[in-house]
Amino acid sequence: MLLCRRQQLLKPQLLNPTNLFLRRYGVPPAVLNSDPRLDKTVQVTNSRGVNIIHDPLLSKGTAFSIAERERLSIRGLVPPRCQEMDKQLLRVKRNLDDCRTPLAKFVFLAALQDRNETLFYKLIINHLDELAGIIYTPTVGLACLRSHAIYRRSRGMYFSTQDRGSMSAMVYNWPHEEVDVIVVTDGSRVLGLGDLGCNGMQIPIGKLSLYVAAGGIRPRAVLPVVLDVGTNNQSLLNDPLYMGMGHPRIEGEEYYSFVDEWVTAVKSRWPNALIQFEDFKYPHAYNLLNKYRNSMTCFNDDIQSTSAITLAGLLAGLKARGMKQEDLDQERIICCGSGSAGVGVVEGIVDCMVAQGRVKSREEAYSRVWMMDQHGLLGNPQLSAEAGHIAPSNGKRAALDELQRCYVKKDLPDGLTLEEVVERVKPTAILGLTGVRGVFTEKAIRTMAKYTEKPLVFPLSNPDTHAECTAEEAFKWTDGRAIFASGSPFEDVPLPNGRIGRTNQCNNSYSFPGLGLGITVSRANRVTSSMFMETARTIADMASPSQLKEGILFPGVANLRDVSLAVGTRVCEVAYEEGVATANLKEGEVLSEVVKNSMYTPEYVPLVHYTKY
Ligand SMILES: O=C([O-])CC(=O)C(=O)O
Ligand SMILES: [Mg+2]
Repeated sequence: MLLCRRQQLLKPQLLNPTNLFLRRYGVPPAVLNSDPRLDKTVQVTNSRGVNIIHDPLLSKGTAFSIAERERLSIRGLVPPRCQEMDKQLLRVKRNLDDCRTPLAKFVFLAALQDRNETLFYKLIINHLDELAGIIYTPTVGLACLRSHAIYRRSRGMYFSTQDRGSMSAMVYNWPHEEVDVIVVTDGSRVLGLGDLGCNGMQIPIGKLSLYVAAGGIRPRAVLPVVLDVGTNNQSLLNDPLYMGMGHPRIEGEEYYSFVDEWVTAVKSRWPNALIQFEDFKYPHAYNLLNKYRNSMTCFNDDIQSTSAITLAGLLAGLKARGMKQEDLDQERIICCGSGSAGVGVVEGIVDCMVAQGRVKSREEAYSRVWMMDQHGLLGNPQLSAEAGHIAPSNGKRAALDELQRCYVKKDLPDGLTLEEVVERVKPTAILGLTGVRGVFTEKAIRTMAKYTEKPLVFPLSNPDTHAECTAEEAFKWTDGRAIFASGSPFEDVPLPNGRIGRTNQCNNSYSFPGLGLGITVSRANRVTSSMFMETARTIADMASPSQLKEGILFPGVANLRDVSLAVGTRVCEVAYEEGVATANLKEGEVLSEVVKNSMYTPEYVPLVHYTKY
């Protein structure tokens, strides 16, 4: 009890109105009335002097007022003139614009985040459209590839194979008492770039920056984590600058017990934190999700929230073609890629078809989806043999698991090429989750466009260099008729007829920040499948009829905060409807207002130095 009191006292955080202990020490009522979730009214810290200037969560750079400089003992430690944030923004934006490459911009922004998070988030939010592509895909992919070369300063936490047995103690090295969202990766499938070992850390950092900028989670309440279980990437292992463990990945029981030790450790310190599993390779991604989803607040971004945004794209795509969301069962969908994202996406589509009630069974929904991997269609090996082919399942392909087997087509030969499948199936939509540029071939897309007036062409792999085709190709091969959505951003394409081929970014950045917001505000103790379906429906309803007519499916990255607020509110509602919310709503509170008011906005608030003497 005593320890607990001391921790509360020393915490540099807002004062909680229910904290009677602090009340006893005479903190002014204005402070006590502030919402403990928000750093809006005043921020209390036990730091002083340079410790404040060097703490990115407290620092205001040149914006400390004279009174603050006096009371925090920083007079003389910063240039004399007190500058408002708008001047600082001008300076950092100019410096940013002077950076010549996207990677240089990435490094500049990371350094700003390490100096002054408030200013960093203000800049990001003011220029979301331009900067999401730097701190997130595609540039974050490049940053992962080069992470060991561009390394400046550590952010987040690393748990490696040499930490086994110590993790439950290590979690206390993290300096913040409250953690709302943890994004964790083992770097085994970083975007479409494969195994990048502990270089994958840039992904949780980038995802959490969007959690804050778009989802309004507090910067001090996010924790990026890498589980360094080794890497099978030989060039990293050979590189003397690589900073991770220098051994191959541990596998099997050893791997799962490692993850289990970490999960137990973080849950022991932060029992309510949402854990987002990110960029884990198949089948680990599924196995971990299935192991933990029913006992704690967690989800897998690549499986579940990529699925939600892809479903949103399909539902909006129906409306863009004059149909209704309920017509999903009318689609014929080819999915290239049967890894964590591929299987997650098609499962979400099947869930939705079943929920809409227009198919009689789950099996009937499976029949609307044709699944491919690098060896071709998941089909019937017997028919391949009859046609004189050797089926991939006969040696080339690893055994399919239970989920993948649901998609096997009994009436088509195993291993058909994409062109062959397109010719036979006449798909209305093609989804790419392979991580391989060029998988959507000219012939396949041209054939598709022969049979479908407005084909949905979704090369969803990241970063852009790994998208299955480019926007230009998609529009060229479909005579400008494609409805195009990609995982990473592509520029709109001017068409020969003078029209503009609209591109959409169909990325889980539309879904996870809002999901996290809704889960955090409701303090949901589980993440349910309806939350993802409702996320999809909410986003699919956001584009206006005139946008849809032009082929615009989503509101645009500049509006990510509005999207997150809408998704967060809906997810919150679902949490209460399904009885998984644990936060108490006060009588008469309007959920959308509660969610909106709980969103962090980057503003400087007066800093107060306070310790018990
Ligand atoms: O990070 C992104 O852009 C989307 C994503 O989760 C992935 O591709 O793994
Ligand atoms: Mg991912």
